[in-house]
Amino acid sequence: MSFATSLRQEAQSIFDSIWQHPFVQGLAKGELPREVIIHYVQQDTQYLNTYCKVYGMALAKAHTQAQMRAFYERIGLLLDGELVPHQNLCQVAGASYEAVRQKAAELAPTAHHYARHMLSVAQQGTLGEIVAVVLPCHWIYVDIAKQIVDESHPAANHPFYDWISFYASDRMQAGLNELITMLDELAASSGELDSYLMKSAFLDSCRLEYQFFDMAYKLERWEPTPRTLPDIPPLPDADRVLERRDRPNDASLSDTRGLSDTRSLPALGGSRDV
Ligand SMILES: Cc1ncc(CO)c(N)n1
Repeated sequence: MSFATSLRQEAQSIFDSIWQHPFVQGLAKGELPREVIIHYVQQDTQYLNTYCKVYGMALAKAHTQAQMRAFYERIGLLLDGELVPHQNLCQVAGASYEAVRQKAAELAPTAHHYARHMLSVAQQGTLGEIVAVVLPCHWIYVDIAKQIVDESHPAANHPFYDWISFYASDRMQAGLNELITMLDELAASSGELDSYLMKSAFLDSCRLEYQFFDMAYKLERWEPTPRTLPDIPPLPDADRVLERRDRPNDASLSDTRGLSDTRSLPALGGSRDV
């Protein structure tokens, strides 16, 4: 059995729990409360920035040009911040993506933990550990999207159709296969301790992926003293990214509904057929 397959087997119960988590079931059914979506996107935007930097650190430790190219391509995708899924989520929540990403939000405890976990492995670990720490992120989302497709064959009117199509796409599957192959190659030339550290990094990321969905669903924030951040000016590049895609009209750009901390908003999506 390949190293990646053995890690995947060891993580099976975590993958199962993620699939059963109400956030993921909400994605599958097309029903998620809007404040949950917005909390998720605010946290995930920052998560993806860190994730992108971790690939940059992997690039610095690459052994071959093929590895450098793989990391470089992933960084390219990430610099658009996985725009399509985030825009899809915001559109369902009735909020503008630009407003959500520009609203300063403190990293919630779990997102903070996950970011520090990846950064410390990236700084202190081997290339194999870095590939192991980023792999669950990719693997879990592709798995969720494919499972939704297999179980319910969502039609184009599914509220999260773009999210599902993005992660179930051949491009994401190809990126996943590339990472898995890389991990197996690196494991083949690793000693017992190195393999153990790779496994630890992988399993901790899997657990944190579960916690990340849970953080969004429970609107997790620091207690007892969440910090209120000053509004920061827009990222200079955010506009350019949006201009390259379908830019929302001005009315929706000024729509910041859902950015307040209200827990009583209704769920979205209702009982639309999948
Ligand atoms: C927390 C998290 N894990 C994985 C992905 C998929 O890239 C994401 N966008 N966010």
